[in-house]
Amino acid sequence: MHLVECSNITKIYQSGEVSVKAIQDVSFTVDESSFVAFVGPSGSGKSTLLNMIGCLDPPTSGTLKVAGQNISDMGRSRAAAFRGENIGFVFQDFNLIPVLSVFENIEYPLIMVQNWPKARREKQVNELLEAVGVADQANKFPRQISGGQKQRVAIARALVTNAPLVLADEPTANLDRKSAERIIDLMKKMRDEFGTTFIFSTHDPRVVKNAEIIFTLEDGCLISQEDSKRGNHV
Ligand SMILES: Nc1ncnc2c1ncn2[C@@H]1O[C@H](COP(=O)(O)OP(=O)(O)OP(=O)(O)O)[C@@H](O)[C@H]1O
Repeated sequence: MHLVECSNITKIYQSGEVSVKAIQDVSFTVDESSFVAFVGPSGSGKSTLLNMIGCLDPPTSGTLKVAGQNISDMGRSRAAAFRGENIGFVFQDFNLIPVLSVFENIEYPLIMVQNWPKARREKQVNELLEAVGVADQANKFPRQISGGQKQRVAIARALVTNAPLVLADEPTANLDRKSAERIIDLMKKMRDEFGTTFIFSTHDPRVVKNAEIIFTLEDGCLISQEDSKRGNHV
């Protein structure tokens, strides 16, 4: 089943007299449990596209469906609720909350978004701490752990609500090569274990080769799609 269906999406940013066509007539689908990279030069539209799939910003035109729901014209509050249920986010600068422990950072979406009871929350957080390999760091604060460990915590936080889709914008940009490879391996392992679809953007060729489907953007247009299972097409 398609988890993401993007049909003829265009995004135009308007500031005063100036308009920027950041995404131009882009169409693609992503199946459930996929491991997908968007690549392309700086300014090609990767973040814009991820923000639209993540219901953070609506397209100017076109239709975008995630998990069967048309998210192209959702209002802000419905979009926020939909995000909380269906989408996890991982960012290049980790975005952990400095005053919360590792455990509390992972637990946060379950309190803020889903209001799970305490015992259920603790079980879920402990499982994820184990799954991403930071159980021994649970009581530390973000400033006390390494970049690679921070990104593991961020991945656990993105997965904690059992969202079917995780969007990762340049998740390895602030990591050294070894940590970057480990983070990609971890995301793939999580995909295998939980069936989560991962869509990430990257500049990093070492990371790109690990993706199963690679979409290339240039000047806001989708110029190629390489699928290691089904061959290449444009
Ligand atoms: N909020 C905004 N207002 C106006 N223009 C924007 C806005 N956000 C992005 N753009 C423009 O849209 C285009 C696509 O930007 P986007 O950030 O999506 O590219 P990117 O591929 O993610 O780049 P990078 O790899 O550098 O992060 C660029 O020309 C950018 O300047």
